[in-house]
Amino acid sequence: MPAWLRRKKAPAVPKAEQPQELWQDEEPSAESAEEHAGSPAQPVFDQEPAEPLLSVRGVERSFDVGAAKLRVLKGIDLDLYPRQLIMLRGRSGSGKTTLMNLMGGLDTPTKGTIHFRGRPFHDWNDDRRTEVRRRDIGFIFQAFALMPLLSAYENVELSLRMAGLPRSEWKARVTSCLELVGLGKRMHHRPFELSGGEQQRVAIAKAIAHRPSLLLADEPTAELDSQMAAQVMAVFREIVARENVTICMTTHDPTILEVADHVYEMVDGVFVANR
Ligand SMILES: Nc1ncnc2c1ncn2[C@@H]1O[C@H](COP(=O)(O)OP(=O)(O)OP(=O)(O)O)[C@@H](O)[C@H]1O
Repeated sequence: MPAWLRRKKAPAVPKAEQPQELWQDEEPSAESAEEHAGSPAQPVFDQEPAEPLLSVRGVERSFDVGAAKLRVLKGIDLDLYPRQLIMLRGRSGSGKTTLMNLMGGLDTPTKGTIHFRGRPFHDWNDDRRTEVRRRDIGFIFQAFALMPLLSAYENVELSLRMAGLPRSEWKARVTSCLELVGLGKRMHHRPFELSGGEQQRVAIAKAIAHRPSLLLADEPTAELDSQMAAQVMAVFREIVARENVTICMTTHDPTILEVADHVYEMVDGVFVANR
């Protein structure tokens, strides 16, 4: 684990400590950093506010499999606060994705409550949850989910279009997001012209473009080699520091756990430890 990648208070990855090769051909620009640091749209919390961003209480989720009931989550409690990087760790089948789907409002629990910024996701219908999701939650998946015929720029722009942001804001926001993930010079490349790590960074830019307060990432480094995974984790720390986002991600990779503010270990649908 390189020293520059270890967990720190914001800014978690100080520029001076980042090795030059972090971005193979470029670094996020100084202007971009200043723009992010000074923007009134990105308030900075000096202390953890009392109210969690997301609160999960006594959550259970079962699925009907033929005549049987499969109990996947068996009583989960979890609070996510603003500006945290949280990891869920556990073996395949332990229930991580099932929990992420519930946190992102893609599914509802069989039992228990989920409040996202005070809104009762467990009670709301899909339309209401979708509306909140569209505005305030971003998703990143293992496979990068980019449109293959669109450039990096157009892929990020598409997410702003879908989020309903005014057209006049698109160019500045797309550019600053791609610079933030170190792809300012590759904006007009299409996915097949980018490496796996670069494609994942486009997916990150796309997921944060509409300024969500929660970013959910399911195994975002699973398809990447260790150097690319480290780049993605550095981008995550940078985003938490600059964009006022909480990131919750699942992983199998023990080498990246030190980057997290908290790690929750899941075994068979319950948390067995956290640090
Ligand atoms: N819709 C569903 N219907 C039936 N079973 C399901 C459904 N969704 C998940 N499961 C089951 O729930 C269990 C947990 O799945 P989940 O995808 O949450 O695990 P995971 O920890 O994310 O695993 P992985 O690391 O492999 O992605 C698995 O046994 C899975 O087959």
